[in-house]
Amino acid sequence: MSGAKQRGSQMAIIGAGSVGSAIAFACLMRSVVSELLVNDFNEKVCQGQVLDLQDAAFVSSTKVRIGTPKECGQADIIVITAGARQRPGETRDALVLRNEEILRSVLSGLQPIKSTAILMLVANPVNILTCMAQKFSGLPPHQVIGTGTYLDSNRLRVAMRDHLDVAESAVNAYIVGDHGDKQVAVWSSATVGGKPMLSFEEMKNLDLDKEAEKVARKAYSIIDLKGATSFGIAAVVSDLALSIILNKLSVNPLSTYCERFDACLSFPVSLGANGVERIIYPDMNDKEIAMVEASAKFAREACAKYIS
Ligand SMILES: NC(=O)C1=CN([C@@H]2O[C@H](COP(=O)(O)OP(=O)(O)OC[C@H]3O[C@@H](n4cnc5c(N)ncnc54)[C@H](O)[C@@H]3O)[C@@H](O)[C@H]2O)C=CC1
Ligand SMILES: CC(=O)C(=O)O
Repeated sequence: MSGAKQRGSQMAIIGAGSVGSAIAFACLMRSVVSELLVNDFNEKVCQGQVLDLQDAAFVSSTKVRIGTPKECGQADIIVITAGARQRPGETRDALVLRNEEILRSVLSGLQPIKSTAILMLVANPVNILTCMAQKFSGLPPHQVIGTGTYLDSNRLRVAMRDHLDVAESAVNAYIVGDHGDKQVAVWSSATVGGKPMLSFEEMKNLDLDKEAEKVARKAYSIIDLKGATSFGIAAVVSDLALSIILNKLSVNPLSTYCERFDACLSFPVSLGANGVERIIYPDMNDKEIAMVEASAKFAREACAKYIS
């Protein structure tokens, strides 16, 4: 046996605002890793969040402490929430200028990043920032993901749960493409209990575009009401972290480079200890494909602009 001190799994969260602290709390409650490192360039806020989280750690087997950027770069999972958030009415895309600068500075502080780490982008616009992190982190692209439309897909499932009187886990439906205003609900191949969703009687008179619009607008409604969204994304990240740590290969729509559309977009992927194992494109009709193509064009152009 080598003399090196063994350590368990570590997860680092960069950015300890509303989202970072909610993610830390969710991961703590689910004992996702053995140690959680939290970093924020606002040292006072970071210290406050960590002290508060430590008060909750007695129900968890995870320890939590402040991590320096260099320590965070050596974690097994590195989650980036550092960034500006939307003001009421502001789009996610409008954050790109502010957040690409923050991302560059975060990535440079983390170097050298552990070669087997999984880097998970949460800050918005998440597809564009994932594309940038794939270029600048030094990690192979399959180890750099964004939370993409996992949250939006859950929002759609919750809406359909209430409409069809089934558990949301029975609703096999995806939002794909953009985590933002250009997101696409793939109704054409959605199923519930193995039956095409659109063949349910309750779906016959439903205005699908309106339902999709409600899902796409949900973040705006929450931001109008309380200033930020945090619990949904926290549940999403804790779930993804478990899929990585336990090598579960769970399938969820995440931001990744999609060769079919030549852009970083959100599509169902299987995620395990090595990152993305495979991308699964759900069957889509012509309208859905055209909408994804529009998101791809935007993502391609935005990435090219900020990466050059
Ligand atoms: N992908 C998704 O589904 C979701 C994404 N978001 C995004 O997450 C981001 C964070 O949102 P909130 O937590 O509400 O914002 P927040 O303003 O509460 O927290 C952001 C934190 O990042 C920190 N920060 C900024 N630059 C930093 C740096 N260079 N190094 C370390 N820390 C730094 C700030 O000090 C602040 O504490 C936003 O871009 C927001 O749009 C929010 C919810 C869901
Ligand atoms: C803010 C954001 O991206 C969301 O809640 O979907």
